[in-house]
Amino acid sequence: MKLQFFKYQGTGNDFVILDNREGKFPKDDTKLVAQLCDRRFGIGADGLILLEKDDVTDFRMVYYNADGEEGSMCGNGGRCLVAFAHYLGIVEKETTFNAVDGLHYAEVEGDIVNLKMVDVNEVHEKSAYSFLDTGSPHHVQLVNDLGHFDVQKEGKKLRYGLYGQAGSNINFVEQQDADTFQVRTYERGVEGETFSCGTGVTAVALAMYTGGKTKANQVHIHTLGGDLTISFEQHNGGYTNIFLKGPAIQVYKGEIEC
Ligand SMILES: N[C@@H](CCC[C@H](N)C(=O)O)C(=O)O
Repeated sequence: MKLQFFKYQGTGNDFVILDNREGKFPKDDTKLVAQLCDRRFGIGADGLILLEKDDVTDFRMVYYNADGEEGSMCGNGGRCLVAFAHYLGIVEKETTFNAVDGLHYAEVEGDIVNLKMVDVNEVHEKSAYSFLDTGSPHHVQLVNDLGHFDVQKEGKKLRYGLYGQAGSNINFVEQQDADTFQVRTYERGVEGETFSCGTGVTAVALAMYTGGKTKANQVHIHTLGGDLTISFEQHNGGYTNIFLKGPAIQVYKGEIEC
């Protein structure tokens, strides 16, 4: 079988994207998805995304982690899929699409995609960390000297040790100034550090606001792969109108025999 694919990246979180509006992709083939995402034996990516037809909205997003299993929401992947839908001419400046966690509105301006995330009703605060779900589960923990921190070792330990087989994504954070944070993320399903995680940096912004580390409702995050901005409104302990904004870029397109 020959597959036409597109490669996108959003702040270095990279994805194989396929136009599956005809429904021909073998969606249950976990091995195939993992092989396409493999950096040595395939195209190489943190995840694979299908763009599919949807009855109600402009399109449907189906997201797989690099291990080949269907994942929960991917914020950077969602932004990249909006850029792809724009490239295909399915959407112009605004869109609403369906994803595993519900409907998402987004705006496109050049290479920048501003994606509305699901509302967040609770942030669980523990003494050493916070836990919240921004479409995907996220552990958020402040550390010193993030540049030299062993994200792979400590992330893996927490992902399995604290959250069991279901696991969580693990974000390590260092504050830079009143409204700016640096973040490095260990991603469940990739089982390693990625250059950026959209639902992760969203979780960090909300956790830092909840914990009083910032008073800003527009938070800037530096990741290994670039910068993202999160804006939100707080109402009675919950968060609404949460937007994740940053670049979403087509890297190349190609064809693969599989
Ligand atoms: N990279 C993603 C998060 C993807 C979901 C995750 N790995 C999971 O299934 O837990 C993002 O940008 O949000």
